Amino acid sequence: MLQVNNITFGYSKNKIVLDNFNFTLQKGEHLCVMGESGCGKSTLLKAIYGLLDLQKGTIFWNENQVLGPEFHLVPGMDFFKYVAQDFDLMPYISVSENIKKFLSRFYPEESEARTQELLDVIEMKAFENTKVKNLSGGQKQRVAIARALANEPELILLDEPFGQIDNFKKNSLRRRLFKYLKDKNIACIVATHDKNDALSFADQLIIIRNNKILANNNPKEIYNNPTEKYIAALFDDVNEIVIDNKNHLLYPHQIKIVEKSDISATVLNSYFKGAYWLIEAEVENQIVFLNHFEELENGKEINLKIC
Ligand SMILES: Nc1ncnc2c1ncn2[C@@H]1O[C@H](COP(=O)(O)OP(=O)(O)OP(=O)(O)O)[C@@H](O)[C@H]1O
Repeated sequence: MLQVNNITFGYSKNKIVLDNFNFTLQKGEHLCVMGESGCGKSTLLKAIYGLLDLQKGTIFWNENQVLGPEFHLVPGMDFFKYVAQDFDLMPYISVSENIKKFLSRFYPEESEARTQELLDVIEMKAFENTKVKNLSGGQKQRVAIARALANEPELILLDEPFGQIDNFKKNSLRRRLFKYLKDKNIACIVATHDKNDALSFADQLIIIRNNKILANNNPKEIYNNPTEKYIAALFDDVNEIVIDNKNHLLYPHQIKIVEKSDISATVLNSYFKGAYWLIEAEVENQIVFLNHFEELENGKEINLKIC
């Protein structure tokens, strides 16, 4: 189990980035960390991996304390793997050689089988003999993930793991990778801007704002009951509106157009979203966004219902 006990860290004394963070993660569980750019997601991953000397607090993996560079010649903990945003691969050797570097040379058959297994997880079999310097950013990102898994870690830390990968590949890679980690009971912490990493694959979600943990719960609970606009806005467009003196925090799919209701609105714009249209409308001098199956004419009067 990972125990993060009241840790505080800043790159300088008067600018705290992680303010009194406190949480646990069980073996094999997946945690997503979300929050606006610069809120401290990468810094949290670095602290957990042992790349930073904390100002306060402790981090434990079972009975082992994670200690920072002050205590280690080579920073980083053996039982963790960390895939940073800059990958750190060896450019002049092939994809499979990059993975094999982390496997034992004394068992070449096992090493080859494991490399093939990981090439399959990252869907890079066709590139096994390609030099890393000739890969795209997204392909390098996938090799970095495979390399981190070569020597099975107990916990893998992934910083924006699919940030450079196109949507088509991203979805299938995400499914393969998270299933692989679950099958092998490898715990995982993902820093991400992508709600899909959290909603479909995480057991636990932490939201950071202003250097503090704002929410820590299962993703469904956080999505369904956002306590503030900052949280809801990480998942979708969000409406914060007052109707009949009552405050509402609503996702666009929670507002429907009906024949008759007490809430009348005027259409301002329709945005094509593929499977639906996002309608921008005005209600009592407030702007609302709602999902609808067809485009509407600007200026059209509509009636709304909150679901
Ligand atoms: N090496 C560093 N030295 C000084 N300040 C840093 C350093 N790395 C990050 N920071 C600062 O710490 C804060 C948190 O940065 P961090 O990279 O952890 O944010 P993040 O949430 O991962 O952002 P993003 O989503 O944009 O990747 C930012 O204000 C950043 O400028």
